[in-house]
Parts: sequence; C-alpha cells; structure tokens
Amino acid sequence: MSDKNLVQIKNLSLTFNPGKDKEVKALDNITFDIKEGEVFGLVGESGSGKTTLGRTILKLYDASDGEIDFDGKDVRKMKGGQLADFRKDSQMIFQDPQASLNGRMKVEDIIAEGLDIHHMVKNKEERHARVLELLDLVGLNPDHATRYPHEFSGGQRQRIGIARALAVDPKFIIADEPISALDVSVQAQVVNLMKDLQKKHSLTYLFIAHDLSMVKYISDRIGVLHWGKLLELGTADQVYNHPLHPYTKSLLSAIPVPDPIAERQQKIVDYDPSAETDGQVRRMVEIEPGHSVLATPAEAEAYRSQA
Ligand SMILES: Nc1ncnc2c1ncn2[C@@H]1O[C@H](COP(=O)(O)OP(=O)(O)OP(=O)(O)O)[C@@H](O)[C@H]1O
Repeated sequence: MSDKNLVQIKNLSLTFNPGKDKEVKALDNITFDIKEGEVFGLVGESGSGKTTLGRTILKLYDASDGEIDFDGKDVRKMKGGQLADFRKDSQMIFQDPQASLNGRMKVEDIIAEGLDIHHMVKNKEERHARVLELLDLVGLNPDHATRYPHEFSGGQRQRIGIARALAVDPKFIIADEPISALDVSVQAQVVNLMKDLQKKHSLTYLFIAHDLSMVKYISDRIGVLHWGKLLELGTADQVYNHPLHPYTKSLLSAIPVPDPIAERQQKIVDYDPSAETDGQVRRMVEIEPGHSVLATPAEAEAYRSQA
C-alpha cells in the first residue's frame, strides 16, 4: 500500500428527494480517504447508505454537497475524456451476479464489453485472447467463453463479474456486497480470489458488506456507516477487535458464532440510536492513532479513557 490517497472524500452528503415527503438524507457529511493499494471495508446494515456512497463516488449519483477526488482530480466536475478515463479506471462488482450479467449474452461478450467500449483491443483475435487470459485469471476455463450466465453456479457467475471488472485494467474497484448472494461454502473462495487479484494487480478496493466478519479478513481499514453517517473508522484490527462506538459493538455482537456452545453464551448488544438524533454536533475525533469515532467532545473523552 502506498501513502498516496487514490480516493479522497470530504464532507460528502446526498439527500434524495430534497424538500419532498420522501426526503432521505442517505449520506451525511462523510469524510475519509482510500490509499492506493488499500482495501477499505465499508460496513453497515441495510439502508445505511453503503450502495449510495459507492454509486456517488463513481459519479452515478450526483452528490448534494462535498468533495470527491480520484487520483487528484475532482470527480464531481469530470466530463468528456476525463470522465471516460474515470469510467475505465473505476469498476464495480455487484452483489447479485445473476442480475448483473446480461443473460442473453455469451460470457465472452460480457467480459469483453469494457474492452469494446474503451477500444482496448485491435481485432477479434486480440479480444478473444484477452478474454481467455481473464477467464484463466479468475479460475474459469477457456470453453466457458461460449456459454451463457445461467449455465454457471453463483460463485462462477461472480468470477465472470470479476473478470468483466478487471478487463479494462482498472485502478479502483467498488465491490458492493460481492459475496452476500453466494453460498457460504464459496464465499471464502471468492474473497480469496479478490484478495489475490488485488495484490497481483496493485488494485485499490472499496469492499462493501453488511457483515464485519468477511470485511475484517480482506480489509486494511474499515469504516462503519449508519443512517448515512460514518460512525467509526480504523484499521481492521482496531474496529474488529477494539471497537469504540456502541453501534460497532452491536454489529459485532450479532455476528453468528460457528461454535454451538459459544453461541449459547453469545450476548447480542442492543444499540440505542437516539443519541444520533439528539441535535448535538458530532465530529470525527481521532481517539488513538488511525482510529476515529463520531463524537461530541465529552463522548470523545469517554472513548479516550476506554481506549
Ligand atoms: N434512488 C433512490 N431514491 C430515493 N431514496 C433512495 C434511493 N436509493 C436509496 N435510497 C434510500 O437511501 C437510503 C440508503 O440506501 P442504500 O441502498 O444506499 O443503503 P444500503 O446500506 O446499501 O442498503 P442495502 O444493504 O439494503 O443495499 C435508504 O433509506 C434508501 O431507501
């Protein structure tokens, strides 16, 4: 991992349907950065704003406020050639490979779509050779190129999604719950593959999940999102093994324990979110090096004595 920030997000907010009945503050003043070559895990329960954050970083949604920089360039202002380069450099892997792969297209054409759009191959032979290379990279066979998505298992389909994302040599990948729809038995394989590819190709990931256990394994740092706010940010070890915010503690306590005896003793920590709406101003405060929590000055003091 380098010291350079590839992605910098500052005071990012997005309100859907502003001023209307259905107004939702999906992102609320979020600030963090992702270093080049880093795996940044983003966790939070359903509706916390994870997908919205990913899509806003990729300029698929327009932010209401704040800054997004990618490789030193202002994403919100990108257009023309600069936007086209950004669309190539940043790719997405989706939760449900069944829904995100066009069922009427052969695997070869699915994987090569980005190559065609960005004019990255000169002819059919080069295109085919690149597809075979990508299939091999994600652990699939050359004869899979001529098949359709429905002929594959969930894990294999996600490998196709990964090959499609990697085809255009991206720098940054947002993986939006890439293993949630898969059988538990293949989840680890897909995470391992993603980890290997990240190292091999010096990729930077934003890895989104609702469960801390998988994110902990793949991430360098983890951010915890709730109701559109980043509540805690730290290294995977800090957040997973030494959580500070009560919401993070609650999330951790809900992770299923595979040992039946331990499970009987497992105590779910309830979270009372009323503090989030008490009208007090909270900022991200660094409690120990690299470990920050959204807190009032008084709460920060309490966290400090706890850490
Ligand atoms: N296009 C949209 N228009 C209006 N509201 C939206 C839109 N997309 C998301 N929201 C709302 O924004 C909030 C955040 O949703 P988002 O999908 O980002 O959460 P999430 O953490 O990704 O959840 P999940 O894990 O279920 O995908 C939710 O209250 C959701 O209803």
